Amino acid sequence: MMTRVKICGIQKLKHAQAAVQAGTDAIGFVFANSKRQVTINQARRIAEQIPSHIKKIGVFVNSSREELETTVHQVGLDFVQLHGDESPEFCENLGLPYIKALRIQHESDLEQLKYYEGAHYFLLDSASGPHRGGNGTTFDWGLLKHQDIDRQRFILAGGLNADNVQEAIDQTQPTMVDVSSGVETDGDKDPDKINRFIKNAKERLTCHTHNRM
Ligand SMILES: O=C(O)c1ccccc1N[C@@H]1O[C@H](COP(=O)(O)O)[C@@H](O)[C@H]1O
Repeated sequence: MMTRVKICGIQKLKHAQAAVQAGTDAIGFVFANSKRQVTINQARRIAEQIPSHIKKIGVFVNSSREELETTVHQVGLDFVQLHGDESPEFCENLGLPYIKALRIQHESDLEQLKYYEGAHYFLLDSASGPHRGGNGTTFDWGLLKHQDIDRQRFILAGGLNADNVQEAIDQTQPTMVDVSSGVETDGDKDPDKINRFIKNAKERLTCHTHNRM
């Protein structure tokens, strides 16, 4: 089936609409401290104008359970994407569908996966860069080559763009690819880059027979 796409760091309705028009499967709002941060009201105003089959995902770093619950309910999020030091117990006790982001630098970093068995998806991102995500840096995809990874739950992120996304999919076989920096120009989302990214990603098939999202 076709690889799914998430366009993350959406701050303007016109960019969400451009992503939907280009065929995105999901959009992401960053609630964590970031140059892409949105308020609950901003995100809700965008989310309510986007078709319900497009998944709305909120990105957080070490937020409290109360903050996560409030944001999910007020914006109408389908998933929370957790980029901080949230423990497996914290994630499980949330009672919310969650995506756990893990930062990958060495093969041993993949051992964390076994602690997040309850995750709807796990997102593998680069560990380099000053922030907990959205750094525009890749990690060594070769680290995943001989790993027994549940590809139906695997989202690839970190430094993806229209020029490297096909190679990234071919090497790692994710169910979804997630991009933020790689579809921006001068710090703002760029509809042409969004289009190219989605077109290129969707030209690549993955071997999965079904998808959980
Ligand atoms: O995008 C951000 O600003 C951000 C801030 C804090 C945590 C995660 C963030 N974004 C996520 O980071 C990865 C990689 O992004 P990039 O394509 O390398 O810029 C992606 O999952 C974003 O959703």
